[in-house]
Amino acid sequence: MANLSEDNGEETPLQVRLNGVATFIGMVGLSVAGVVLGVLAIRYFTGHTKNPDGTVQFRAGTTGLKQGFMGAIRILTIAVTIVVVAVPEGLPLAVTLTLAYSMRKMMRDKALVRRLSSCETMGSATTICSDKTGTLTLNKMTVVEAHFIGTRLDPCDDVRAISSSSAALLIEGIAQNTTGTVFLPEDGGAADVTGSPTEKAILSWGLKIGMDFNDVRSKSSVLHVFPFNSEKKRGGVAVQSDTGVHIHWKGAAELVLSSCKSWLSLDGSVQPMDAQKRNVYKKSIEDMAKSSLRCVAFAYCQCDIEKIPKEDIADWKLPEEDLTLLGIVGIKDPCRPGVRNAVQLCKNAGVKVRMVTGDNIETAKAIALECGILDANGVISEPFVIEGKAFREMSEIARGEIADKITVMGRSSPNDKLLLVQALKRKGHVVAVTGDGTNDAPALHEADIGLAMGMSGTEVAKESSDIIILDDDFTSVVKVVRWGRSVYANIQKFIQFQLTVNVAALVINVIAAVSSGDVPLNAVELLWVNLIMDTLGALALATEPPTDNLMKRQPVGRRSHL
Ligand SMILES: Nc1ncnc2c1ncn2[C@@H]1O[C@H](COP(=O)(O)OP(=O)(O)OP(=O)(O)O)[C@@H](O)[C@H]1O
Ligand SMILES: [Ca+2]
Repeated sequence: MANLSEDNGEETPLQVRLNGVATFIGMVGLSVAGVVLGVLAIRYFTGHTKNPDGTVQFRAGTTGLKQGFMGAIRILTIAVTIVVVAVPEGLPLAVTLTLAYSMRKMMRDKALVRRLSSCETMGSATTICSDKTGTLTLNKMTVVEAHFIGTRLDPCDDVRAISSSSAALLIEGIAQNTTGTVFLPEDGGAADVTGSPTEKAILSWGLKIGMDFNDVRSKSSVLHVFPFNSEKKRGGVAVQSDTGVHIHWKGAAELVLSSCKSWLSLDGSVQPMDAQKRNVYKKSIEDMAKSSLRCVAFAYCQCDIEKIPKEDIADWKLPEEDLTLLGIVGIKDPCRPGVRNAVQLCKNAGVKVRMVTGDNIETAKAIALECGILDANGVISEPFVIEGKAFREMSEIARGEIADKITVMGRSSPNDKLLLVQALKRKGHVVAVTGDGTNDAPALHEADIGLAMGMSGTEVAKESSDIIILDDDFTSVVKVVRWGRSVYANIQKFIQFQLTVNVAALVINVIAAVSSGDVPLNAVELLWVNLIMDTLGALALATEPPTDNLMKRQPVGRRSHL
């Protein structure tokens, strides 16, 4: 959290541009007013300004002080009016109107805008860093493969080959080491499984291999829990039963595998993990990941009762090395239909989509290929595809150099997402980030536009976001880009319109002032023109709906001018 840049009321790209425009117009208005003031004053005081009846207005020596003063005031009024006409007072009105209008319309496209100006910022986005689970995929997970002792269970819920003692250990791990629950209706209907999608998939699989959730949970008692977190990518629990104390771990397969020193064989005996066996497991993880499965491994170890702290059990650090591998499951999470098209739309619009996920790099690659983020014919190697760890360990300069190229980042920790966003911003990108988990909050906060998922998103993620995507779909993210661009285009049109009117009014006034010493439209008339043009113009131009053409242009980014 210390790395987060402070919220210092940073201005959006639009605000910066509008400030520029306003200053420019103000300067032009002021100088024109100055010129007119000068010309009129010189003409007046040198006796070149005449009344309609042909008499000279000001004659040095003859004209009274009061009359001269009134003449000067009249000239000043004209100059001030010119400034008023030049300044586009309607601009804030137009901006707010168009933002508010599109915000209402965006609700229909399943995007809830929390910060008004973010609509427009999204229009200038040059890159979208999306997480995978739930945004690009459906977040509907099922276990489709299971590997034990390097052999694949076929079908994945057929555990007849496994001895009952091994199966019992696995089932204990599934039932106790979970944040989900299983509710069995009394009338014997289908079991109701709750929890995060990953947990649900694993529990449902557990039921299929014969787990009796309540029975298993009543047989042992939980001593201590280490909840799953995205940093460590594993969760553990210590349970005590008649057979002693077991520490169960469940988490990212290759990480859990690397802390295993042995494996549980089919007959229930513990065998040391030699290099060959390790490679067999590694190979099966790789194969599953390559077919876009999320891999979760189960491991456990025995713990001596004496080693358990009597007091301060809350601070107990569960032993996490020297584990015995129980098995690995592969969980399928299909791509959302329509994501491929949405990604293509972004590509056409010059917005680069990047995937930053906590999942295995191979899984990430497979999904990225499936939804078109990676091109099958393109280069699929570092630095385009990178692991969070490799990125994290680089120097800040090196990170900045490769940030632009990174298309897929796998096994990223929450902080890696943040580092990537910061690096991209430094490169001048306008960065949009999508995320659902608490782990995404820092990146959501840091991004120019944070998009949180409405259904699967946690409160923390939503709190840190600017826009909430109500249906969690990447397609809606692209619609937000479309609306953002329309806001930008509408503001552009309004400024164009204003400038035409203002420049015309200014030019006429200057020419008239120089040639005749008077202006054709007096102060009140000018203000009327201003009032009607500004408000009605704003109303008309602010409510223009987006067109498809908007998505064929390149993004405007942070630096280009209005
Ligand atoms: N409940 C869980 N228990 C154990 N391991 C899990 C659990 N959920 C996820 N994992 C493991 O952690 C990895 C991903 O963790 P993480 O939470 O960082 O990513 P994510 O937020 O789910 O993915 P994404 O960033 O794409 O949305 C998975 O690959 C999986 O192996
Ligand atoms: Ca996530």
